[in-house]
Amino acid sequence: NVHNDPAGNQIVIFKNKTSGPIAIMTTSVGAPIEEEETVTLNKRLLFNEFFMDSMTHLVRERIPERLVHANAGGAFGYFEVTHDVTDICKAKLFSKVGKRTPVAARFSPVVIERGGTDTSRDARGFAIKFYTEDGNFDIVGFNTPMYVYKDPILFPTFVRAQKRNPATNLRDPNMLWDFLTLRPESLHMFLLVFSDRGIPDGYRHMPGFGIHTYQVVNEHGEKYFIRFHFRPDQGLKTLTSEKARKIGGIDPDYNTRDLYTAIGNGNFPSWTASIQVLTLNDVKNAGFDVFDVTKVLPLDKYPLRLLGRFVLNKNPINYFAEIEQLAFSPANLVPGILGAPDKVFEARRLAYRDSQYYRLGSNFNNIPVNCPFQKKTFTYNRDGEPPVKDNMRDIPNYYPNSFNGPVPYKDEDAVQLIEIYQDKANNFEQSRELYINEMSPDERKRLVENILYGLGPATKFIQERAVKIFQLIHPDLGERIWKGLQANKTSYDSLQVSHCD
Ligand code: HEM
Repeated sequence: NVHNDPAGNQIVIFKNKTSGPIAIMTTSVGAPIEEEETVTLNKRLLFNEFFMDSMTHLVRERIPERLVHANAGGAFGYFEVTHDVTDICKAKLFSKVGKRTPVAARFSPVVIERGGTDTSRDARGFAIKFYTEDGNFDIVGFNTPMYVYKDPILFPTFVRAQKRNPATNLRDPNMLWDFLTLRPESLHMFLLVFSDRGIPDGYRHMPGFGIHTYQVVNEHGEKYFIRFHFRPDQGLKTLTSEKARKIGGIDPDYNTRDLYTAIGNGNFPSWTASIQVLTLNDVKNAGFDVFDVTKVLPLDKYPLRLLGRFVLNKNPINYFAEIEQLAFSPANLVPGILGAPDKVFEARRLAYRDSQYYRLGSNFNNIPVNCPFQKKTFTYNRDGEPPVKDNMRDIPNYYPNSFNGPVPYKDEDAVQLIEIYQDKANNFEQSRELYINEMSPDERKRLVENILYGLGPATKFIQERAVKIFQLIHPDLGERIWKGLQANKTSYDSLQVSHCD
Protein backbone atom coordinates (compact mmCIF):
# COMPACT_ATOMS: atom_id res chain seq x y z
CA ASN A 1 0.00 0.00 0.00
CA VAL A 2 1.71 3.17 -1.24
CA HIS A 3 -0.09 5.25 1.36
CA ASN A 4 2.02 3.75 4.15
CA ASP A 5 4.98 5.65 2.75
CA PRO A 6 3.68 9.05 1.67
CA ALA A 7 7.21 10.46 1.48
CA GLY A 8 8.73 7.67 -0.61
CA ASN A 9 5.66 7.35 -2.82
CA GLN A 10 4.62 10.96 -3.19
CA ILE A 11 4.84 10.86 -6.95
CA VAL A 12 2.98 7.54 -7.16
CA ILE A 13 0.23 8.98 -4.99
CA PHE A 14 0.01 11.90 -7.40
CA LYS A 15 -0.45 9.50 -10.29
CA ASN A 16 -3.10 7.57 -8.43
CA LYS A 17 -5.21 10.61 -7.76
CA THR A 18 -5.22 11.71 -11.43
CA SER A 19 -6.58 9.95 -14.48
CA GLY A 20 -4.02 10.50 -17.21
CA PRO A 21 -1.89 13.58 -18.00
CA ILE A 22 -3.39 16.57 -16.24
CA ALA A 23 -2.95 19.06 -19.08
CA ILE A 24 -1.25 20.01 -22.36
CA MET A 25 2.20 21.29 -21.38
CA THR A 26 3.03 24.93 -22.11
CA THR A 27 5.92 27.35 -22.03
CA SER A 28 5.99 29.76 -19.11
CA VAL A 29 3.98 32.27 -21.14
CA GLY A 30 1.35 29.67 -21.89
CA ALA A 31 2.19 28.62 -25.46
CA PRO A 32 1.13 24.98 -25.92
CA ILE A 33 4.10 22.74 -26.79
CA GLU A 34 3.90 20.64 -29.92
CA GLU A 35 5.45 17.18 -29.73
CA GLU A 36 8.11 18.00 -32.39
CA GLU A 37 9.55 20.60 -29.99
CA THR A 38 10.51 17.93 -27.46
CA VAL A 39 13.26 16.64 -29.78
CA THR A 40 16.07 18.94 -30.90
CA LEU A 41 18.20 16.76 -33.14
CA ASN A 42 18.57 18.23 -36.66
CA LYS A 43 16.42 21.24 -35.70
CA ARG A 44 16.99 24.93 -35.10
CA LEU A 45 17.29 25.42 -31.34
CA LEU A 46 16.58 29.15 -31.33
CA PHE A 47 13.16 28.48 -32.78
CA ASN A 48 12.34 25.96 -30.10
CA GLU A 49 10.55 27.81 -27.29
CA PHE A 50 10.34 24.68 -25.14
CA PHE A 51 14.12 24.31 -25.27
CA MET A 52 14.78 28.03 -24.71
CA ASP A 53 12.29 28.31 -21.89
CA SER A 54 13.50 25.29 -19.91
CA MET A 55 17.26 25.77 -20.44
CA THR A 56 17.28 29.41 -19.43
CA HIS A 57 15.03 28.76 -16.45
CA LEU A 58 17.06 25.85 -15.15
CA VAL A 59 20.27 27.81 -14.70
CA ARG A 60 18.40 30.33 -12.57
CA GLU A 61 16.80 27.83 -10.21
CA ARG A 62 19.20 28.11 -7.26
CA ILE A 63 18.94 30.86 -4.69
CA PRO A 64 21.31 31.39 -1.76
CA GLU A 65 20.64 28.94 1.02
CA ARG A 66 20.20 30.25 4.55
CA LEU A 67 23.57 31.10 6.08
CA VAL A 68 22.64 28.90 9.06
CA HIS A 69 19.76 26.41 9.37
CA ALA A 70 19.92 25.70 5.62
CA ASN A 71 18.63 22.13 5.87
CA ALA A 72 15.14 21.59 7.21
CA GLY A 73 11.78 19.95 7.36
CA GLY A 74 8.61 21.96 7.78
CA ALA A 75 4.84 21.72 7.91
CA PHE A 76 1.63 23.60 8.64
CA GLY A 77 -1.14 23.39 11.17
CA TYR A 78 -2.75 25.40 13.93
CA PHE A 79 -2.16 26.66 17.45
CA GLU A 80 -4.98 26.37 19.96
CA VAL A 81 -5.23 28.21 23.27
CA THR A 82 -5.98 25.72 26.05
CA HIS A 83 -5.43 27.96 29.09
CA ASP A 84 -6.35 31.56 29.75
CA VAL A 85 -3.34 33.90 29.94
CA THR A 86 -5.17 37.18 29.31
CA ASP A 87 -4.16 38.34 32.82
CA ILE A 88 -0.60 38.72 31.53
CA CYS A 89 -0.83 39.14 27.75
CA LYS A 90 -3.33 40.96 25.55
CA ALA A 91 -2.11 39.51 22.22
CA LYS A 92 -5.21 38.57 20.22
CA LEU A 93 -3.91 35.11 19.40
CA PHE A 94 -4.15 34.26 23.13
CA SER A 95 -7.48 36.07 23.65
CA LYS A 96 -9.68 33.11 24.57
CA VAL A 97 -9.52 29.43 25.31
CA GLY A 98 -10.28 27.39 22.21
CA LYS A 99 -9.06 30.05 19.80
CA ARG A 100 -7.14 28.64 16.84
CA THR A 101 -4.46 30.41 14.80
CA PRO A 102 -2.87 28.91 11.65
CA VAL A 103 0.87 28.18 11.97
CA ALA A 104 3.87 27.24 9.85
CA ALA A 105 6.77 25.39 11.47
CA ARG A 106 10.32 24.73 10.31
CA PHE A 107 12.88 22.49 12.08
CA SER A 108 16.55 22.65 11.16
CA PRO A 109 20.06 21.64 12.21
CA VAL A 110 22.20 24.79 12.52
CA VAL A 111 25.41 24.07 10.67
CA ILE A 112 24.96 21.60 7.83
CA GLU A 113 24.27 22.84 4.34
CA ARG A 114 21.15 22.03 2.30
CA GLY A 115 21.51 18.40 1.35
CA GLY A 116 23.67 17.55 4.38
CA THR A 117 22.94 14.81 6.90
CA ASP A 118 20.13 15.85 9.20
CA THR A 119 21.10 13.44 11.99
CA SER A 120 24.35 15.31 12.72
CA ARG A 121 25.23 16.27 16.29
CA ASP A 122 24.12 19.87 16.47
CA ALA A 123 21.45 22.07 18.01
CA ARG A 124 18.19 22.28 16.07
CA GLY A 125 16.17 25.33 15.09
CA PHE A 126 12.52 25.28 16.13
CA ALA A 127 10.69 28.07 14.32
CA ILE A 128 6.95 28.77 14.37
CA LYS A 129 5.07 31.42 12.47
CA PHE A 130 1.61 32.31 13.83
CA TYR A 131 -0.60 33.91 11.16
CA THR A 132 -2.59 36.07 13.60
CA GLU A 133 -5.30 38.63 12.92
CA ASP A 134 -2.80 41.30 14.01
CA GLY A 135 -0.17 40.14 11.52
CA ASN A 136 2.49 37.45 11.80
CA PHE A 137 4.14 36.56 15.09
CA ASP A 138 7.27 34.38 14.88
CA ILE A 139 9.01 32.42 17.62
CA VAL A 140 12.39 31.52 16.15
CA GLY A 141 13.75 29.17 18.78
CA PHE A 142 15.96 26.15 19.40
CA ASN A 143 15.59 22.64 20.83
CA THR A 144 17.86 23.73 23.69
CA PRO A 145 16.58 26.07 26.40
CA MET A 146 19.70 28.24 26.19
CA TYR A 147 21.86 29.84 23.50
CA VAL A 148 25.60 30.09 22.91
CA TYR A 149 26.60 33.63 23.93
CA LYS A 150 24.94 36.82 25.07
CA ASP A 151 26.98 39.28 23.01
CA PRO A 152 25.73 39.24 19.40
CA ILE A 153 29.05 40.54 18.07
CA LEU A 154 30.13 36.90 18.37
CA PHE A 155 27.63 35.68 15.77
CA PRO A 156 29.93 35.98 12.70
CA THR A 157 32.84 34.41 14.62
CA PHE A 158 30.71 31.57 15.89
CA VAL A 159 29.19 30.81 12.48
CA ARG A 160 32.56 30.87 10.74
CA ALA A 161 34.24 28.73 13.39
CA GLN A 162 31.61 26.04 12.90
CA LYS A 163 31.39 26.17 9.13
CA ARG A 164 34.16 25.22 6.74
CA ASN A 165 37.86 26.00 6.98
CA PRO A 166 38.51 28.53 4.18
CA ALA A 167 41.60 26.66 2.94
CA THR A 168 40.49 23.04 3.15
CA ASN A 169 36.73 23.46 2.77
CA LEU A 170 36.43 20.98 5.65
CA ARG A 171 34.67 21.28 9.00
CA ASP A 172 37.53 21.93 11.41
CA PRO A 173 37.58 20.81 15.08
CA ASN A 174 40.41 23.27 15.79
CA MET A 175 38.22 26.17 14.76
CA LEU A 176 35.15 25.00 16.68
CA TRP A 177 37.04 24.16 19.87
CA ASP A 178 39.04 27.36 19.63
CA PHE A 179 35.75 29.26 19.75
CA LEU A 180 34.20 27.13 22.50
CA THR A 181 37.24 27.51 24.73
CA LEU A 182 37.77 31.21 24.03
CA ARG A 183 34.11 31.88 24.84
CA PRO A 184 33.37 29.26 27.52
CA GLU A 185 29.85 30.54 28.19
CA SER A 186 29.06 28.59 25.00
CA LEU A 187 29.72 25.31 26.83
CA HIS A 188 26.43 25.42 28.70
CA MET A 189 24.55 24.87 25.44
CA PHE A 190 27.24 22.63 24.01
CA LEU A 191 27.09 20.29 27.02
CA LEU A 192 23.50 19.65 25.94
CA VAL A 193 24.50 19.28 22.31
CA PHE A 194 27.14 16.68 23.27
CA SER A 195 24.76 14.93 25.69
CA ASP A 196 22.06 12.35 25.03
CA ARG A 197 19.77 15.22 24.09
CA GLY A 198 22.02 16.29 21.23
CA ILE A 199 20.44 14.38 18.34
CA PRO A 200 16.64 14.21 18.08
CA ASP A 201 15.08 10.99 16.82
CA GLY A 202 12.77 12.78 14.41
CA TYR A 203 11.70 16.41 14.71
CA ARG A 204 8.40 15.12 16.12
CA HIS A 205 10.22 14.05 19.27
CA MET A 206 12.11 17.24 19.92
CA PRO A 207 11.23 20.05 22.33
CA GLY A 208 11.32 23.75 21.47
CA PHE A 209 12.28 26.83 23.43
CA GLY A 210 11.92 30.52 22.61
CA ILE A 211 15.03 31.07 24.81
CA HIS A 212 14.73 34.87 25.06
CA THR A 213 12.75 36.31 27.97
CA TYR A 214 9.98 38.20 26.15
CA GLN A 215 8.22 41.21 27.56
CA VAL A 216 4.43 40.99 27.23
CA VAL A 217 1.73 43.36 28.39
CA ASN A 218 -1.89 42.87 29.43
CA GLU A 219 -4.83 45.14 28.61
CA HIS A 220 -4.19 47.23 31.74
CA GLY A 221 -0.70 48.04 30.54
CA GLU A 222 0.97 45.77 33.15
CA LYS A 223 4.28 44.23 32.13
CA TYR A 224 5.22 40.56 32.42
CA PHE A 225 8.22 38.59 31.25
CA ILE A 226 7.89 35.12 29.77
CA ARG A 227 9.87 32.27 28.26
CA PHE A 228 8.14 29.92 25.81
CA HIS A 229 8.49 26.12 26.11
CA PHE A 230 7.11 23.50 23.69
CA ARG A 231 7.01 19.84 24.72
CA PRO A 232 6.30 17.20 22.06
CA ASP A 233 3.15 15.21 22.94
CA GLN A 234 4.79 12.25 21.17
CA GLY A 235 7.43 12.20 23.93
CA LEU A 236 11.12 13.07 23.77
CA LYS A 237 13.27 10.68 21.77
CA THR A 238 16.91 11.01 20.82
CA LEU A 239 19.54 9.01 18.95
CA THR A 240 22.87 7.81 20.30
CA SER A 241 25.93 8.88 18.32
CA GLU A 242 26.38 5.40 16.96
CA LYS A 243 22.82 5.03 15.79
CA ALA A 244 22.78 8.53 14.32
CA ARG A 245 25.92 7.83 12.29
CA LYS A 246 24.46 4.59 11.01
CA ILE A 247 21.14 6.15 10.07
CA GLY A 248 22.87 9.16 8.53
CA GLY A 249 24.83 6.85 6.23
CA ILE A 250 21.66 5.22 4.98
CA ASP A 251 19.16 8.08 5.01
CA PRO A 252 20.66 11.56 5.38
CA ASP A 253 17.13 13.02 5.35
CA TYR A 254 15.91 10.88 8.24
CA ASN A 255 14.32 13.65 10.32
CA THR A 256 12.67 15.39 7.40
CA ARG A 257 11.33 12.09 6.07
CA ASP A 258 9.97 11.14 9.48
CA LEU A 259 8.01 14.39 9.77
CA TYR A 260 6.58 14.18 6.24
CA THR A 261 5.69 10.50 6.63
CA ALA A 262 3.93 10.97 9.95
CA ILE A 263 1.83 13.87 8.69
CA GLY A 264 1.15 12.13 5.38
CA ASN A 265 -0.17 9.14 7.31
CA GLY A 266 -2.50 11.28 9.38
CA ASN A 267 -0.35 10.80 12.45
CA PHE A 268 -0.27 14.51 13.29
CA PRO A 269 2.43 15.61 15.74
CA SER A 270 1.58 18.16 18.40
CA TRP A 271 3.39 20.12 21.06
CA THR A 272 2.14 21.47 24.39
CA ALA A 273 3.03 25.12 24.85
CA SER A 274 3.78 26.55 28.28
CA ILE A 275 5.32 29.72 29.63
CA GLN A 276 7.47 30.68 32.57
CA VAL A 277 6.12 33.97 33.89
CA LEU A 278 8.01 36.67 35.80
CA THR A 279 6.84 40.00 37.13
CA LEU A 280 9.01 43.12 37.03
CA ASN A 281 9.79 42.43 40.71
CA ASP A 282 10.88 38.88 39.91
CA VAL A 283 13.20 40.32 37.27
CA LYS A 284 14.73 42.75 39.78
CA ASN A 285 15.07 40.17 42.56
CA ALA A 286 16.19 37.16 40.53
CA GLY A 287 19.83 37.56 41.58
CA PHE A 288 20.97 36.94 38.01
CA ASP A 289 20.32 38.31 34.53
CA VAL A 290 17.04 36.67 33.50
CA PHE A 291 17.54 38.06 29.99
CA ASP A 292 20.85 36.21 29.55
CA VAL A 293 20.20 33.77 26.70
CA THR A 294 23.09 31.54 27.83
CA LYS A 295 21.10 30.77 30.98
CA VAL A 296 17.92 28.88 31.76
CA LEU A 297 15.37 30.17 34.23
CA PRO A 298 15.14 27.51 36.97
CA LEU A 299 11.82 25.68 36.69
CA ASP A 300 11.43 25.27 40.45
CA LYS A 301 11.62 29.03 40.89
CA TYR A 302 9.59 29.95 37.80
CA PRO A 303 7.26 27.00 37.11
CA LEU A 304 5.63 26.33 33.77
CA ARG A 305 2.16 27.70 33.19
CA LEU A 306 0.14 25.96 30.48
CA LEU A 307 -0.79 28.03 27.45
CA GLY A 308 -1.87 25.89 24.50
CA ARG A 309 -0.95 23.33 21.94
CA PHE A 310 0.04 23.34 18.31
CA VAL A 311 -0.67 20.59 15.83
CA LEU A 312 1.00 20.02 12.46
CA ASN A 313 -1.53 18.44 10.12
CA LYS A 314 -0.46 19.52 6.64
CA ASN A 315 2.65 18.79 4.66
CA PRO A 316 3.93 21.39 2.21
CA ILE A 317 2.54 20.84 -1.26
CA ASN A 318 5.66 22.39 -2.74
CA TYR A 319 8.79 22.45 -0.59
CA PHE A 320 10.58 25.34 -2.27
CA ALA A 321 7.52 27.60 -2.37
CA GLU A 322 6.40 26.91 1.17
CA ILE A 323 9.40 25.91 3.29
CA GLU A 324 12.52 27.18 1.50
CA GLN A 325 10.88 30.56 1.01
CA LEU A 326 9.58 30.79 4.58
CA ALA A 327 11.05 33.86 6.23
CA PHE A 328 11.00 33.89 10.03
CA SER A 329 12.08 36.84 12.09
CA PRO A 330 12.15 37.57 15.82
CA ALA A 331 11.13 41.10 14.78
CA ASN A 332 7.73 39.80 13.65
CA LEU A 333 5.76 40.73 16.77
CA VAL A 334 2.12 41.58 17.50
CA PRO A 335 0.51 44.07 19.90
CA GLY A 336 0.87 42.65 23.42
CA ILE A 337 4.20 40.91 22.73
CA LEU A 338 7.08 43.38 22.67
CA GLY A 339 10.04 41.06 22.07
CA ALA A 340 13.04 40.74 24.38
CA PRO A 341 15.25 43.57 25.64
CA ASP A 342 18.59 41.70 25.36
CA LYS A 343 21.26 42.49 22.77
CA VAL A 344 21.03 39.16 20.95
CA PHE A 345 17.36 39.82 20.27
CA GLU A 346 18.15 43.35 19.10
CA ALA A 347 20.79 42.03 16.69
CA ARG A 348 18.37 39.42 15.40
CA ARG A 349 15.83 42.12 14.54
CA LEU A 350 18.28 43.21 11.85
CA ALA A 351 19.93 39.95 10.80
CA TYR A 352 16.92 37.94 9.65
CA ARG A 353 15.39 40.54 7.35
CA ASP A 354 18.84 41.33 5.99
CA SER A 355 19.40 37.68 5.19
CA GLN A 356 15.94 37.38 3.62
CA TYR A 357 16.39 40.46 1.42
CA TYR A 358 19.55 38.79 0.17
CA ARG A 359 18.15 35.31 -0.40
CA LEU A 360 14.53 36.08 -1.37
CA GLY A 361 14.56 39.67 -2.61
CA SER A 362 13.14 42.95 -1.41
CA ASN A 363 9.51 41.83 -1.50
CA PHE A 364 9.93 38.54 0.37
CA ASN A 365 6.92 39.35 2.53
CA ASN A 366 4.75 39.21 -0.59
CA ILE A 367 5.64 35.55 -1.11
CA PRO A 368 2.39 33.74 -0.23
CA VAL A 369 3.81 31.73 2.68
CA ASN A 370 5.10 34.93 4.31
CA CYS A 371 1.96 37.01 3.74
CA PRO A 372 0.02 37.77 6.90
CA PHE A 373 -3.09 36.27 5.35
CA GLN A 374 -5.31 37.00 8.35
CA LYS A 375 -4.54 40.71 8.16
CA LYS A 376 -4.56 42.97 5.12
CA THR A 377 -1.37 45.00 4.86
CA PHE A 378 -1.19 48.72 4.07
CA THR A 379 2.40 49.86 3.72
CA TYR A 380 4.08 52.78 1.98
CA ASN A 381 6.59 50.38 0.36
CA ARG A 382 6.39 50.16 -3.42
CA ASP A 383 8.15 48.53 -6.38
CA GLY A 384 11.37 46.50 -6.25
CA GLU A 385 12.04 42.91 -7.16
CA PRO A 386 8.97 40.75 -7.79
CA PRO A 387 6.60 39.66 -6.41
CA VAL A 388 5.00 43.09 -5.93
CA LYS A 389 1.43 41.71 -5.88
CA ASP A 390 -0.87 44.67 -6.60
CA ASN A 391 1.87 47.09 -5.42
CA MET A 392 -0.74 48.87 -3.26
CA ARG A 393 -2.58 49.92 -6.42
CA ASP A 394 -3.47 53.64 -6.57
CA ILE A 395 -3.07 54.37 -2.84
CA PRO A 396 -0.80 57.40 -2.10
CA ASN A 397 2.81 56.25 -1.71
CA TYR A 398 4.19 58.79 0.80
CA TYR A 399 3.46 59.51 4.46
CA PRO A 400 2.27 61.87 5.83
CA ASN A 401 -0.11 62.91 3.07
CA SER A 402 -3.34 64.89 2.75
CA PHE A 403 -5.08 62.37 0.46
CA ASN A 404 -6.47 59.65 2.72
CA GLY A 405 -3.53 57.26 2.64
CA PRO A 406 -3.26 54.79 5.59
CA VAL A 407 -2.61 56.37 9.03
CA PRO A 408 -1.12 54.98 12.26
CA TYR A 409 -3.36 53.99 15.15
CA LYS A 410 -3.08 55.52 18.62
CA ASP A 411 -2.45 53.33 21.65
CA GLU A 412 -3.25 55.57 24.66
CA ASP A 413 -1.20 53.58 27.18
CA ALA A 414 1.51 52.28 24.89
CA VAL A 415 4.07 50.36 26.92
CA GLN A 416 7.72 50.46 25.87
CA LEU A 417 10.17 47.58 25.93
CA ILE A 418 12.24 47.99 29.10
CA GLU A 419 15.92 48.85 28.83
CA ILE A 420 18.37 46.62 30.64
CA TYR A 421 22.04 46.64 31.61
CA GLN A 422 23.80 43.34 31.00
CA ASP A 423 27.01 42.17 32.67
CA LYS A 424 29.41 39.87 30.90
CA ALA A 425 28.35 36.24 31.01
CA ASN A 426 29.19 34.40 34.21
CA ASN A 427 29.95 31.01 33.01
CA PHE A 428 29.91 27.82 34.90
CA GLU A 429 27.24 27.56 37.57
CA GLN A 430 24.43 26.33 35.33
CA SER A 431 26.80 24.14 33.29
CA ARG A 432 27.88 22.47 36.54
CA GLU A 433 24.26 21.99 37.58
CA LEU A 434 23.43 20.49 34.21
CA TYR A 435 26.32 18.04 34.51
CA ILE A 436 25.69 17.03 38.11
CA ASN A 437 21.94 17.28 38.60
CA GLU A 438 20.42 16.67 35.20
CA MET A 439 22.57 13.91 33.78
CA SER A 440 22.58 10.33 34.99
CA PRO A 441 25.98 8.62 35.48
CA ASP A 442 25.44 6.80 32.19
CA GLU A 443 24.61 10.00 30.36
CA ARG A 444 27.74 11.64 31.78
CA LYS A 445 29.76 8.75 30.40
CA ARG A 446 28.28 9.20 26.93
CA LEU A 447 28.73 12.97 27.18
CA VAL A 448 32.46 12.44 27.76
CA GLU A 449 32.66 10.02 24.81
CA ASN A 450 30.87 12.48 22.53
CA ILE A 451 33.11 15.36 23.61
CA LEU A 452 36.20 13.21 23.06
CA TYR A 453 34.98 12.33 19.57
CA GLY A 454 34.78 16.02 18.73
CA LEU A 455 37.80 17.28 20.68
CA GLY A 456 40.12 14.34 19.86
CA PRO A 457 41.19 15.68 16.47
CA ALA A 458 41.89 19.21 17.80
CA THR A 459 45.46 20.36 18.35
CA LYS A 460 47.20 19.96 21.72
CA PHE A 461 47.04 23.48 23.13
CA ILE A 462 43.32 23.67 22.40
CA GLN A 463 42.74 20.31 24.05
CA GLU A 464 44.65 21.55 27.09
CA ARG A 465 42.62 24.73 27.25
CA ALA A 466 39.43 22.68 26.95
CA VAL A 467 40.50 20.42 29.82
CA LYS A 468 41.10 23.47 32.03
CA ILE A 469 37.63 24.79 31.27
CA PHE A 470 35.93 21.43 31.78
CA GLN A 471 37.76 21.28 35.11
CA LEU A 472 36.23 24.61 36.07
CA ILE A 473 32.78 23.30 35.14
CA HIS A 474 33.42 20.25 37.31
CA PRO A 475 36.71 18.58 38.35
CA ASP A 476 35.25 15.17 37.50
CA LEU A 477 34.40 16.25 33.96
CA GLY A 478 37.84 17.80 33.48
CA GLU A 479 39.57 14.68 34.70
CA ARG A 480 37.56 12.35 32.51
CA ILE A 481 38.22 14.43 29.42
CA TRP A 482 41.91 14.62 30.23
CA LYS A 483 42.17 10.88 30.81
CA GLY A 484 40.17 10.16 27.68
CA LEU A 485 42.44 12.34 25.58
CA GLN A 486 45.52 10.58 26.98
CA ALA A 487 44.04 7.15 26.37
CA ASN A 488 42.99 7.92 22.83
CA LYS A 489 46.13 9.79 21.89
CA THR A 490 46.22 9.16 18.21
CA SER A 491 48.46 10.35 15.46
CA TYR A 492 46.36 13.51 15.08
CA ASP A 493 49.11 15.74 16.47
CA SER A 494 51.63 14.55 13.96
CA LEU A 495 49.11 15.25 11.21
CA GLN A 496 48.74 18.89 12.20
CA VAL A 497 50.28 21.24 9.70
CA SER A 498 52.60 23.62 11.48
CA HIS A 499 51.80 27.25 10.86
CA CYS A 500 54.72 28.47 12.96
CA ASP A 501 57.76 27.80 10.83
C1 HEM B 1 23.28 37.21 17.32
C2 HEM B 1 22.40 36.22 17.28
C3 HEM B 1 21.81 35.66 16.03
C4 HEM B 1 21.88 36.09 14.74
C5 HEM B 1 22.60 37.30 14.20
C6 HEM B 1 21.12 35.14 13.93
C7 HEM B 1 20.98 35.21 12.56
C8 HEM B 1 20.31 34.32 11.77
C9 HEM B 1 20.17 34.40 10.35
C10 HEM B 1 20.77 35.50 9.48
C11 HEM B 1 19.40 33.36 9.94
C12 HEM B 1 18.96 33.04 8.52
C13 HEM B 1 17.59 33.65 8.32
C14 HEM B 1 17.03 33.46 6.94
O1 HEM B 1 17.75 33.62 5.94
O2 HEM B 1 15.81 33.21 6.83
C15 HEM B 1 19.05 32.61 11.12
C16 HEM B 1 18.24 31.50 11.14
C17 HEM B 1 17.76 30.95 12.29
N1 HEM B 1 18.10 31.29 13.59
FE1 HEM B 1 19.33 32.72 14.16
N2 HEM B 1 20.59 34.19 14.74
C18 HEM B 1 20.98 34.48 16.03
C19 HEM B 1 20.62 33.82 17.17
C20 HEM B 1 19.66 32.86 17.21
C21 HEM B 1 19.04 32.39 18.42
C22 HEM B 1 19.32 32.90 19.83
C23 HEM B 1 18.13 31.46 18.04
C24 HEM B 1 17.18 30.68 18.90
C25 HEM B 1 16.58 31.19 19.96
C26 HEM B 1 18.17 31.35 16.59
C27 HEM B 1 17.37 30.54 15.82
C28 HEM B 1 17.36 30.52 14.43
C29 HEM B 1 16.52 29.64 13.66
C30 HEM B 1 15.52 28.62 14.21
C31 HEM B 1 16.77 29.91 12.32
C32 HEM B 1 16.12 29.23 11.12
C33 HEM B 1 14.81 29.89 10.81
C34 HEM B 1 14.11 29.15 9.68
O3 HEM B 1 13.68 28.00 9.93
O4 HEM B 1 14.01 29.68 8.58
N3 HEM B 1 19.11 32.22 16.12
N4 HEM B 1 19.63 33.20 12.23
